[in-house]
Amino acid sequence: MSGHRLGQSPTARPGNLQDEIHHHALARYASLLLTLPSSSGHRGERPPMAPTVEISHLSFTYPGIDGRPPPGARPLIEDVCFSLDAGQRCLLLGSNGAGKTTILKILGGKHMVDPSMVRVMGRSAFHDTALTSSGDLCYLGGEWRRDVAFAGYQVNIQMDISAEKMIFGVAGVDPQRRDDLIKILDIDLSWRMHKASDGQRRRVQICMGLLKPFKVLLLDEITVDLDVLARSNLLTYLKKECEERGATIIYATHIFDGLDDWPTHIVSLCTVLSVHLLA
Ligand SMILES: Nc1ncnc2c1ncn2[C@@H]1O[C@H](COP(=O)(O)OP(=O)(O)OP(=O)(O)O)[C@@H](O)[C@H]1O
Repeated sequence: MSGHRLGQSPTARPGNLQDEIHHHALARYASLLLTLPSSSGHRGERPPMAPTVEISHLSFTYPGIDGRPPPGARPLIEDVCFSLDAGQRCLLLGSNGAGKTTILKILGGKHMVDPSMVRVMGRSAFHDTALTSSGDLCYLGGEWRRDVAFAGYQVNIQMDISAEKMIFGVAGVDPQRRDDLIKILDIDLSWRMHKASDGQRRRVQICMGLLKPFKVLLLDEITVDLDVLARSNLLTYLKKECEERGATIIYATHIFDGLDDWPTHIVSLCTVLSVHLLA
């Protein structure tokens, strides 16, 4: 990861309970992760020269009703810079409203910014939709209660349809990868989606999102409904994807259990403090 300056969240104030929790989490990782070997990444090899994710002096303000930033509005994200290479796994931390989802959505091509500020595999995800439609860039999160977004398609995940139909309905998938994911996520293919629990539905969503071997994965707090075992299996699987295939993952979360040896990098949006690991 290269140098980074992170914008101060408008919601981050001294004494704020969320920030205190966040600082505890950072302290925990700072002491723990700095002891990790510096070669962590793509099978211990040096990562390729070009970063897979590059954020360079990113500033962003949500537009008002006229489509322009309200006059005088302070940017939600201000002059953020960081980059990640193949094989790296980054935790994106910050209190509620700090801008984690916004950054992931910008990276995922859902909000337009100047292409020079955000590059994924050297391309602008907003302008180059082939990045997401090919499955190379995958965003998982957000509106899962309504839809599963997969390779450009939106599928309603609360219809009266079986998990099997949903998962096997995705064409061009490696059957071994599909079987592995079904096993890791402990999915019962006979589940009917309109009757499934939140956690069961979430497993199907994650499975569908991971069917194609992504190169960059953006996870927006998607493990929140999973039980401890499913979450642990998933995190192990994702770590392997980075180590064996050189995938890059950015994972925004408030849940730190089981993450002790997972990330190679941490980005904190809560305060100007940031932790730079294993670069
Ligand atoms: N479409 C939008 N238009 C205007 N403001 C928005 C929009 N989406 C989010 N915001 C605002 O941007 C700020 C950051 O939101 P964001 O969802 O990125 O935070 P977050 O760090 O992911 O929070 P959380 O931890 O609660 O998920 C919030 O104040 C939110 O109200």
